[in-house]
Amino acid sequence: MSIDLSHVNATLGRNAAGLVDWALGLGQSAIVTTNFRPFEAVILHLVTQARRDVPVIWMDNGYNTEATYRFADEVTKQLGLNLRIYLPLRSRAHREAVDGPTPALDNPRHAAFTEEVKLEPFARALRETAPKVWFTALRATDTAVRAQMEPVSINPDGLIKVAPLLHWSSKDLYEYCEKHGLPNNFDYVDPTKGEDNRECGLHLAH
Ligand SMILES: Nc1ncnc2c1ncn2[C@@H]1O[C@H](COP(=O)(O)OS(=O)(=O)O)[C@@H](OP(=O)(O)O)[C@H]1O
Repeated sequence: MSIDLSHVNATLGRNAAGLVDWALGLGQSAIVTTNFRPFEAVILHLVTQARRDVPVIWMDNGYNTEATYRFADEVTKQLGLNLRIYLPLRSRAHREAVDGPTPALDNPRHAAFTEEVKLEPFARALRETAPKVWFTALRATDTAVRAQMEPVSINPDGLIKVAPLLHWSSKDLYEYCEKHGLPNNFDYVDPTKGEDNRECGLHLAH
């Protein structure tokens, strides 16, 4: 399959619904990942409005806030998501009993922790779902790396990464939620990130 990336990005890069339709129209297996951070209902709504049964991949690291778990259940029910939950191979209780509490960023255990709760479950999800198209809600304002991204890119393995919301502002996302009656969640923490605006590997590795 040959894709003219510059043409797609130039013509559809700022048309989120058009980009989703284009990507699904490729007729390839697709997934959408979510961590149920703020405004995630937008990407989930956009993709599932276009195709209801797209697998939604969530690596539940076991450290989410109660609000995030409730939000995940609420959005899943409201949108009828085909949710696939990937858990780390050890429970949080097991890990904490043996290794101690969540390691800070400067702790030598931090890399192994991130691998265990996020990267290995995602690698497993990729093996099991074997997608050709990967939708995310990455935004240019997230990090310096993402500010340089294009909405559609192809990684070295041929996986087509589609970020329809790359150029959306928080106001755009808020208005979309209001328009479509979507819930939101601002009580979100990621135990692999000590601070905002940090990459922790998932998108750099894939
Ligand atoms: N736990 C979990 N489960 C499923 N999917 C996840 C997870 N963590 C990250 N992601 C996906 O990666 C997108 C960016 O999140 P992060 O900034 O945390 O990732 S990373 O820094 O690249 O590792 C993130 O962005 P959104 O698409 O906005 O949800 C997801 O697509």
